[in-house]
Amino acid sequence: MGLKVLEPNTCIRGCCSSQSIPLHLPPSSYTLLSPIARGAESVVYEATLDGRKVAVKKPILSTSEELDNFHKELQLLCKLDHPGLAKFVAAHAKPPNYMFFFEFYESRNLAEKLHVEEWSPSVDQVLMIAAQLAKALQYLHNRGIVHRDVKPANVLLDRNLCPHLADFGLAEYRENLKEISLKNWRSSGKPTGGFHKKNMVGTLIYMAPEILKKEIHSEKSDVYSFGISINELLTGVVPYTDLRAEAQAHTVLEMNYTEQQLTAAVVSGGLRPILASLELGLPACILSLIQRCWDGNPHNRPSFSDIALELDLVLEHRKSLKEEDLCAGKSYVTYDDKLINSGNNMHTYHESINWTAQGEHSSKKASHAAESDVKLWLESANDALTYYPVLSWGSFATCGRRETMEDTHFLMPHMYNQKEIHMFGIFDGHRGSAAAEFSARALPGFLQNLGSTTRPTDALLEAFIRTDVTFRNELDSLRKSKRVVQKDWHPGCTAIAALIVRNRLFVANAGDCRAILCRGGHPFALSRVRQEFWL
Ligand SMILES: Nc1ncnc2c1ncn2[C@@H]1O[C@H](COP(=O)(O)OP(=O)(O)OP(=O)(O)O)[C@@H](O)[C@H]1O
Ligand SMILES: [Mn+2]
Repeated sequence: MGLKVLEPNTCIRGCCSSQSIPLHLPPSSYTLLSPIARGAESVVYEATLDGRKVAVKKPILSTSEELDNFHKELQLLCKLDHPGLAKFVAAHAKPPNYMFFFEFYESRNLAEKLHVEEWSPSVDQVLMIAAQLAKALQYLHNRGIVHRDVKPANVLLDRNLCPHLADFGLAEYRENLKEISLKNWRSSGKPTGGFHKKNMVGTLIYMAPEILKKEIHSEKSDVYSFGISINELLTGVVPYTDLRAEAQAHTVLEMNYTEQQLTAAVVSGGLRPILASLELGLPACILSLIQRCWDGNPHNRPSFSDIALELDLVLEHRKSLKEEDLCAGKSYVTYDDKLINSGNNMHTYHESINWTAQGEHSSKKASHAAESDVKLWLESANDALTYYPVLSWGSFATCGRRETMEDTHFLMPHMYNQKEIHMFGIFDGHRGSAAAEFSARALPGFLQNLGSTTRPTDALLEAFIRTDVTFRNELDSLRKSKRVVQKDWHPGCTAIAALIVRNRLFVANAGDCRAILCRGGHPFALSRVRQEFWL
């Protein structure tokens, strides 16, 4: 903005300096107008600087520690320059006035925008804000800086509603965090100083469990707060309330929970705000992203470079959809599938589960008989017929108009080394290929286990049921441990299996997979459809 830098451009102590940002200003260059916010530690004014509208943050400095903090914040601000951060334009770092000058952001902070103005951003606006903030935080983290106060009230919106992260009052270099956390939590066991003043009321709801447990902050604590904030942006609901009350009423003290109860529930009970709903037309991967961000274990949270990458992919995809003028609602699902399958460059979007191996493992685990006894079926087979089939087999699969193949099959001629026993199966996957992949291995495994005790018909029935039950159990435990994203919570499949024991053919099916026998050019249906038995 063409401000003159007066030499020497340092603070009074000489510890802060900058090439381009003036650190002391002639009194005639600025005028403080009305206060816009009074925080615990500072007053923010609307002001003019060389005729231009700015925001001035004037910290309340009553102790030498607070003065030290001013210099610390100033040193930090001099080093930062990113479009996603509130732009620091000047400072006055000499007594009696200590002030930070920032570009003025006219569309309020995000908390006021949401809860006072009751702004409902579109999905694209949320994605844009999330992506921009993630990049700003990625920038900070890359420089070893942890913000420690990420929340909607510290996100300022410009006239285009682009976000700018503000308030570096609590920011720290990663390497100092241990010492600072210890200092803060020492003595009474309560945080002291600015940290206490600033955090124990309004910000508690954005604090990661490790901070509430008085463990050490890390950059992953910012990821947690980011997840909570983005969910708030999507739902329009202040965390842990279902009210859209006035902005000032948003403290934990005014909620049903006391501070202690809330802390305990977040830390031990895994309590989180109510997740935004898919009905908003959101891409499902955003919900999974939020959940990963607020995971109780900091190690499971993604980094901001992962987050920025994922959000950019989502935005890019939505842009291309718009260009293609496709129905957006329909396409989200396709997008998520793509995201899951595009393993390259993408950091684990969700743990990739090898359902085929899982199916094999589950059926083996259930096996008690060391050796297959399916040959018992041959002993009980009726040999009165002298017909012996000559077998040939093959397979062809196509996924039709789908982007990914969800069907599987198996061919097991001479099953388990029995010359006269053969088995074939087809599984038509629904809502993903998980159930089909699992069943293609589990079903023949279970069938083999049943060979010694059960007739082929009963064994088939029982193997279908065991496959179904085992898959459901596996899926349940994965859901509980959040290892599958919500979108993948309901996979299923229909199935058909043909078992040939010497000269007899047994066919079993679940759902609408069909087997047709062709005799003399005529089709004979070997399966019936009972819809209620579909997986
Ligand atoms: N550059 C700016 N443009 C417009 N408004 C601003 C600007 N900077 C701050 N504000 C307003 O002042 C409020 C407080 O600013 P900031 O968070 O930097 O100060 P603080 O004293 O640390 O506040 P708190 O203690 O409440 O977190 C912001 O929420 C915003 O409403
Ligand atoms: Mn603030």
